[in-house]
Amino acid sequence: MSFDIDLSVPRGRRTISVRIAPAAGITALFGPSGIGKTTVLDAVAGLVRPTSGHVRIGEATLFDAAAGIALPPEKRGCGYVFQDGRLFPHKSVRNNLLYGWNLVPEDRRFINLGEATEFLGIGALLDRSVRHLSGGEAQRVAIGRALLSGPRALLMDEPLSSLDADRRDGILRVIERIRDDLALPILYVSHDRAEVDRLASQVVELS
Ligand SMILES: Nc1ncnc2c1ncn2[C@@H]1O[C@H](COP(=O)(O)OP(=O)(O)OP(=O)(O)O)[C@@H](O)[C@H]1O
Repeated sequence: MSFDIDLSVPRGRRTISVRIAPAAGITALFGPSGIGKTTVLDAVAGLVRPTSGHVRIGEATLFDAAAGIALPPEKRGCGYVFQDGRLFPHKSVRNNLLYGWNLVPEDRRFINLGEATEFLGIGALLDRSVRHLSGGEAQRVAIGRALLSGPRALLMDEPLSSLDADRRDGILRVIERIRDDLALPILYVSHDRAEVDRLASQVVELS
């Protein structure tokens, strides 16, 4: 499964356009601040509406302007991982992880709570409040919450940018395992060339 994207989104006075051809593994969206990388992720997730084009993941059409298709965000199956985690602050780690799991139909789930916590090394954190997690722990929980929602694909918006060098490497290894062991397509936003070169099989440069 992979992304097949061709879209244009108006933003202020500009129009952000991108074409992403299907490719296995991780596709990186690369470019300077303000160029429109997050806007593209938001359009794939269904949070902003393109004026033209299409968004497909494998056989599934999430958006097709010509055919009048625009699935709502909750039907798109996109696990979104933000720069700053954006965990639910009033819920425990366990309840953050189970949020999407409880909402998604059973046949879409491919990993359970025990498998996800082992995969991410966060089993000891389950009963903690997310308010007291380190940046690296919070990002692992955010990735776990996304995986447990049974996504078709992950959208990752600079998931390493708020972490120090040691923590970055740990999360990079997690992302590599999602790519290699779970074979989930990932659209990965970064403005760090070394990160992109390490992770991505396709780099799409926005300009
Ligand atoms: N809600 C909005 N309405 C109008 N313009 C917006 C909105 N959100 C962002 N923009 C503008 O759209 C452009 C693209 O923003 P976007 O956040 O997608 O860029 P980015 O490449 O992800 O930047 P960064 O690397 O700094 O996160 C910017 O010029 C921004 O100011």
